[in-house]
Amino acid sequence: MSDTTVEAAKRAAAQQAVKDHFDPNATNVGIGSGTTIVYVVEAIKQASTNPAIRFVPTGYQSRQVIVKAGLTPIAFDSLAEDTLLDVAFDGADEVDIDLNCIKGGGACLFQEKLVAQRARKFVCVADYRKKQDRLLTNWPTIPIEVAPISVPVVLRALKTLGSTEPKLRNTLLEKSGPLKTDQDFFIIDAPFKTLLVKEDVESGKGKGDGSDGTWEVTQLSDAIKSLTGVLEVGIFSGLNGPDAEALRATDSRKTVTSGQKPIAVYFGMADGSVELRTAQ
Ligand SMILES: O=C(CO)[C@H](O)[C@H](O)COP(=O)(O)O
Repeated sequence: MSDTTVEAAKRAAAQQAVKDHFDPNATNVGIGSGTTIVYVVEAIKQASTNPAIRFVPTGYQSRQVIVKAGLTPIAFDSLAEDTLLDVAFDGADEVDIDLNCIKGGGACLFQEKLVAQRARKFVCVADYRKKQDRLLTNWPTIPIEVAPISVPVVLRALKTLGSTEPKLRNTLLEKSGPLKTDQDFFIIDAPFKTLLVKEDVESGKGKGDGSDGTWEVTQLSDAIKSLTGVLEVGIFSGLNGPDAEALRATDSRKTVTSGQKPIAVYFGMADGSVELRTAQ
């Protein structure tokens, strides 16, 4: 497919997502990172009627997109403690049938997770290449943000978890060394076998806890997150937003933890249509 097909797909998905989920009177909106989000900002700019609207970026690139569009950025940590974002939009590197996502292709996963969890609703926008049944089908690796000093121990631990060749991500100009995130941390890209969804574990396709070489999405995310030196994992899984709030309210055993899954993902397709996946 040509570049123009992919760009047209991103724009179509962004326009539909904004039409469905952006309230023109919104006050605080989260803006993710990457190339697709540019089309979301373009559509929001056309739709917004609130001159006081503020946009919370997920990193340097995201902030530049907001500023270039003539909109007003506000730092995540200047939001009042009890203020939620009306909505947050972001791209994704891959999305599975349960709406679990891989993110971090642009190395912004930590702030993207903060913003996704702070939103009343988190909506993803992507082109058809990202739409898969299982994670690690087309996208090859899990991005992981780590403290620079911890790189050797995290690489070793990832191999123990079953990642064959985890690698430190370099800048495009290899001789400039490792890529630094907005937190001045490094990114490790870790390949694993294609991940299972919960239903696969229930139907016996694999244990999903790594013991038989298979990993279920959230179990792998938790295992990586528990490694010393890891700031954040580029797996967005688990209930988020009002669904999670409603469940937590009735969950006396407190087993419903806070996740980061989007409530909806809009895929721009190669034929110009837009496909929607929503939380079941
Ligand atoms: O997670 C991200 C950055 O960390 C991006 O949202 C993801 O890489 C998708 O980017 P694009 O819209 O350019 O395909």
